[in-house]
Amino acid sequence: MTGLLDISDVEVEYRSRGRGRVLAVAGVSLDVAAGQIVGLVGESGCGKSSLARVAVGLTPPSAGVVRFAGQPVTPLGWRRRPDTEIGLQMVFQNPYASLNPRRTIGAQLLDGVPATVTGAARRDRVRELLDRVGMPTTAAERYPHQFSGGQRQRLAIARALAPQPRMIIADEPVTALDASSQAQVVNLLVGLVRDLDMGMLFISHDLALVHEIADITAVMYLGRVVESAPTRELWRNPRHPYTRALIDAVPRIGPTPRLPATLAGEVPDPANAPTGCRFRPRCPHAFAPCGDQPPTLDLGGRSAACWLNDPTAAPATVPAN
Ligand SMILES: Nc1ncnc2c1ncn2[C@@H]1O[C@H](COP(=O)(O)OP(=O)(O)OP(=O)(O)O)[C@@H](O)[C@H]1O
Repeated sequence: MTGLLDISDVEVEYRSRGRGRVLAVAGVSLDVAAGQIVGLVGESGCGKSSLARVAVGLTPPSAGVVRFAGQPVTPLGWRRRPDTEIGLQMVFQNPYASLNPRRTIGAQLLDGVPATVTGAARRDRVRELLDRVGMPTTAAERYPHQFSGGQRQRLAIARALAPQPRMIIADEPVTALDASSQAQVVNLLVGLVRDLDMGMLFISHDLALVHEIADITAVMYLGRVVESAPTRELWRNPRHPYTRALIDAVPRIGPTPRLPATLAGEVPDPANAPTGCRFRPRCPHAFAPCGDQPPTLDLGGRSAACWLNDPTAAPATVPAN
């Protein structure tokens, strides 16, 4: 697979009056290849949106580098290029983040069509885009407020596809939708990404949904990726207690139904992050080394930042994950 997005040691720091220095993303590395869907999951406040904004070039990282197709992604660099030349597009939770309420859908889709497409072919491209997202051609004459939430998200996806991107970053694209629209929009997005052989970074707090669609799952906790693995592996054999807690929080139906277990406590404020392992205060297995140093463990092909996976550190009394 060809590498597309390469996020390397990225930090995002905010300075806020009440909270001081907030390290929302504390050194994250993540790759997405063409034809690959990477799911990024974690509870609210883990830093997913901050990372997405840096990845797409909306804000600069405080440290680290993001490369897209080998080129550094910088907000300035992006600004110098027309939107239609940018191969990395974003789909937001709120479709109004990419759709202007005052302009017709057709005009907005036309804006995204590359300048190399000229004359009548531009209008044809708009019709094609609407067709791709399952909307009628007549939608071009209408305004965003004339559509339902699910339809608006389809139109936002059409706008993202207009420049023929090689990759989509979707940040909680279905969280604001009702259950039936959620399934339709996810199926649409995944179908398009697969058909067009794009890469996608799909950000969600919903591990069950990510399990359905992602090739690779990366789990984020308090500014760090704590586990990353091929999705089936991660689901079958989680190696970090936070991943396990997220999986246990998913209700199971079928032959062995199970009630969801709630993960106690909340994500701490990144302005006051715990020392050592950031999950320690909520972890049922925390032991001596967890307070000293952040674990960074590569398990060969997958990674899980937990001292329990280090045979030289883990106490014999603690069950391995
Ligand atoms: N502009 C900002 N100034 C100060 N702190 C911020 C700012 N934006 C985000 N944060 C803080 O950074 C942390 C991560 O926020 P972020 O929105 O990236 O997380 P998230 O995982 O996407 O959560 P959610 O799904 O709720 O958006 C939070 O503690 C948040 O309060």
